[in-house]
Amino acid sequence: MEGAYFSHPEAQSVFPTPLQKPDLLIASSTHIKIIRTFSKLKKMAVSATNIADLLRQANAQDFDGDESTRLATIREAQRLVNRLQHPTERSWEIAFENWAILGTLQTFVDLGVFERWRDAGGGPVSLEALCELAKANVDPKLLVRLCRLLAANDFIEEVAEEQYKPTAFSLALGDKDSLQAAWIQCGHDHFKYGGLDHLSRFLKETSYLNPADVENTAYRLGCPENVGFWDRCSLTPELQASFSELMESWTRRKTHWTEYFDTNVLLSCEIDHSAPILVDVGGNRGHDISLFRARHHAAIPSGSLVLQDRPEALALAEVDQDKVLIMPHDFLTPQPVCNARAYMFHAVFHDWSDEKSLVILKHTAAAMKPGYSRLLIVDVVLPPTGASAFQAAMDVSMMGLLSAKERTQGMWEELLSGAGFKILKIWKDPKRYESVIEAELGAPEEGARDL
Ligand SMILES: C[S@@+](CC[C@H](N)C(=O)[O-])C[C@H]1O[C@@H](n2cnc3c(N)ncnc32)[C@H](O)[C@@H]1O
Repeated sequence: MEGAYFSHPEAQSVFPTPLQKPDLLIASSTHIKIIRTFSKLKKMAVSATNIADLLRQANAQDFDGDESTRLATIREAQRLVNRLQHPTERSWEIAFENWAILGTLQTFVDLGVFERWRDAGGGPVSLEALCELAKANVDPKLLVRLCRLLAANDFIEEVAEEQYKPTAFSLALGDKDSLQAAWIQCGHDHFKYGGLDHLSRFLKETSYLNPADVENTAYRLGCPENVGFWDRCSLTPELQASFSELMESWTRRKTHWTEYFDTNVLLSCEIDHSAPILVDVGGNRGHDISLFRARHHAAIPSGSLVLQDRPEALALAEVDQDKVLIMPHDFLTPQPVCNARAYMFHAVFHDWSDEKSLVILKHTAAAMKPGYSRLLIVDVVLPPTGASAFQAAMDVSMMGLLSAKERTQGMWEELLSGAGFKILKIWKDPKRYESVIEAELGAPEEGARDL
C-alpha cells in the first residue's frame, strides 16, 4: 500500500501542480520563478538534499514587502509539504501534534514566559532562567519537555542542551501590543468548541443538515455554560477580551479595507452634514473606522463617524472620541442612525444565517436615504472554485461557532436583492482575504452580474 502511495505521480513530484484559474492572477510570476528554479535543479540532476538546502535559504525579507508573492510562495511550499508527506505523517500532524503544540503554547502564555522573556531582552537563556521567568513555580523536568516540542517546531531555538533563544514567533507572542497571544487564548477559550468533537457530533445530531440556527450551534453543544458564542462573551469579560483582541490583531494584519476600496467615493458627493458620514456597525474596538478617520481627518467634522457594537465590545474600544461617537446598538433591532452616507459591516454577515442577515439588512435599508446612502460589506466572497485555505477554513469555522457561513458572489447577490439592495461594485483585496461589496438601495439592473 505504501509503495502504491509513493508511486502516485503527485506524491513523487517536487514540481508545482498546474495552477488553477483563480490562483493564476496572483501567483503567475511566482509560479514561473518556482518552476524555473526547479527546472534548473532538474537539469543539474540535484539530489533531495540540495533541494532542502535551497529551501532553507528562503526568508520572508526576500519578498521586499511583495505580499501577494509571499503568500503565493507559502501556498506552493504547503503544496510541496502536502505532496511529500505520507498520509500518516499528515494525519499525525493534524490530529496529534497540533493539539500538543496548542496546549504547550497556552501553558507558556498562562505562565507569562514569552512576555517576561521579551521584557528581559529576549536573549539566549538557560532552562533554569526560563523557570525563573515563569509566573508560577514550574518543575524544570516539565519545562524541558515543553521546550523540546517548541524547539522542534521552530517556536523557540535550542542553542545548546537546555539553552534556548526566542524566535520571531515567540517574541511576537510576548509582545503585548501585538495582541498575538490572543490567537492562542482564543483557540483555548472559543475555537475548540466550534471544532473537533463538537462539530462532528453536532453535525451528526442535526442529521447532516447545513447549520443555520444561531441558537443551535456546535459551540453551544461543547461549551460548559451551554450558551451561544455572543452570550458567552457577554457573560465573561475575559472571553470577550480574548475575542476582541484577536479581531483587532487579525484586522490589523488583513489588507486594510481602505487600501483596496477607494474611500474618496464616500466623500465625492455633496455631504449631508446633518447626518454621520460613516457608521461602522459591529465595529468592535474601532480599528476600521479609525483607518477612515486617519485617511480623511481634515474632511471629517466632529462626531460624524459612529462606532456601533454590543456594549461589552465597545467597553474595549480605542478611538478618537472627538470624531467618533461610540454607540451601543443591537443590529437585530431598528438602526437609530438615519441618512448616513455609508453603513459598513466588516466580518459581520459571515456570523449570521441568511434569515438573520436579512433582518439586519432590512433595518439598515430602512435607515438609508435612497440615492445617497451606501452599504459597504467587508467580507469574504468565495470564488466558485479554488477558494483559498483561509476562506474555506473561515467558512467551516463560522459553521461550528455560529451556524453561519461565508458566501459566494451569487449568494451575496441573492441576499442583498432580498433586502432591496443592488450591488454597485465588488472591490477585491489582491491578497484574497476579503472584498468590499458596495451597494445601494434599488433593484439590480439588467446585466449587472458582471461586477
Ligand atoms: C467578527 S466580529 C467583527 C468585528 C469588526 N467589524 C472587525 O472586522 O474587526 C463581529 C462583531 O459583531 C458584534 N456583534 C455581534 N452581535 C451583535 C449584535 N446583535 N449587535 C451589534 N453587534 C453585534 C460583535 O461584538 C463583534 O464585534
